[in-house]
Amino acid sequence: MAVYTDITEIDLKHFLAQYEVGELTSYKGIAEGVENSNFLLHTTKDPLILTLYEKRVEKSDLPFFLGLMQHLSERGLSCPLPLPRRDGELLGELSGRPAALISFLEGMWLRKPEAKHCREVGKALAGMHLAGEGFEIKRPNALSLEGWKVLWEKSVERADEVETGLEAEITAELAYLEAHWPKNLPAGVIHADLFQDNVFFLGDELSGLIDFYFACNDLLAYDVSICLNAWCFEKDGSYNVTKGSALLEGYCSVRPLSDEERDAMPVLARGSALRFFLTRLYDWLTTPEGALVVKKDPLEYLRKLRFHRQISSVAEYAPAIEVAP
Ligand SMILES: Nc1ncnc2c1ncn2[C@@H]1O[C@H](COP(=O)(O)OP(=O)(O)O)[C@@H](O)[C@H]1O
Ligand SMILES: N[C@@H](CCOP(=O)(O)O)C(=O)O
Repeated sequence: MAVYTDITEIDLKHFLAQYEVGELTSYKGIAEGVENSNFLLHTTKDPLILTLYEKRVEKSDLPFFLGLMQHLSERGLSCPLPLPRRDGELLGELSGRPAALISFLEGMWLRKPEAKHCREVGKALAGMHLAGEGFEIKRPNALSLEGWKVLWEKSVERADEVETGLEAEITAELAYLEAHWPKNLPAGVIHADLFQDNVFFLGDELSGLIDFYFACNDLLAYDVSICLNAWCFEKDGSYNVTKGSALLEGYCSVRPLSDEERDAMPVLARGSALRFFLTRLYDWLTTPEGALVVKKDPLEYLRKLRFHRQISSVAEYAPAIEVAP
């Protein structure tokens, strides 16, 4: 359960008094997520999400995240909206943490997505990339090559505790990615964490995207590679080519990938697998026993990374997708 900071009813009522949200009737911590503390609030008006921003979220980045949700929503993307206080501010403070109230998005995340859902995710991701155009605030990706090196430096000494030989393997991988990372692909605002728990469905219909707290400016195709990693592998670690094809076709039906973006997909997928391996490894090694959060398995992403190393063309992710001759 991701509740790092607890709140008292008195403090919460005091906080809510700054908003036009009705009277609090109940609240509870949300037993999902790993980054921030989230609470579901019921009031005499609409249900709400209260988020207290924690460890990886820099306060100076919050105008980007909250402004982005407004920008995307204004452009027709279904996503939660931050609620303004009576004084117009989107951000307040509760229990010593920066805190915001966010509108409640209806829907559920899918525990067992099928290819048809992957297609919808591809379309929604492309829709988000187009809707992100024109967003004025910039936020470089703190979890790209330089950020990976920093995370690795913090974990490297204990890496072989997790698996023998990991130190040499990941050090070599970072060097490879640094030498081969694409530089001139189309860039824009990316979600950067569009995992299953961040996409809501009502039945088979995608109802919206949540959790924009890793969003940043980076290569659009890198975001696609994150979704390939997050949506197109089975629990046994095998890649599902039907899901991969559906995801890429869905994406391309809204925003076609250029030949250069398609060619870069294997290296981008290696990078995104490494990114999630590194944050999970760091959390695995540093989260105290007994913390109210379910730690995620870094080795899942090590296996994905090894899979992508064997891939030489986007056609291996999606055979039917056209590749430049
Ligand atoms: N706007 C929202 N509407 C409905 N549920 C939400 C909303 N935001 C968060 N949640 C719920 O809280 C959980 C954790 O939110 P998330 O933003 O993924 O947390 P974290 O940033 O800590 O990973 C989600 O899986 C979902 O159940
Ligand atoms: N998706 C990341 C962890 C971030 O979790 P989220 O709850 O913010 O989506 C991972 O799986 O490692």
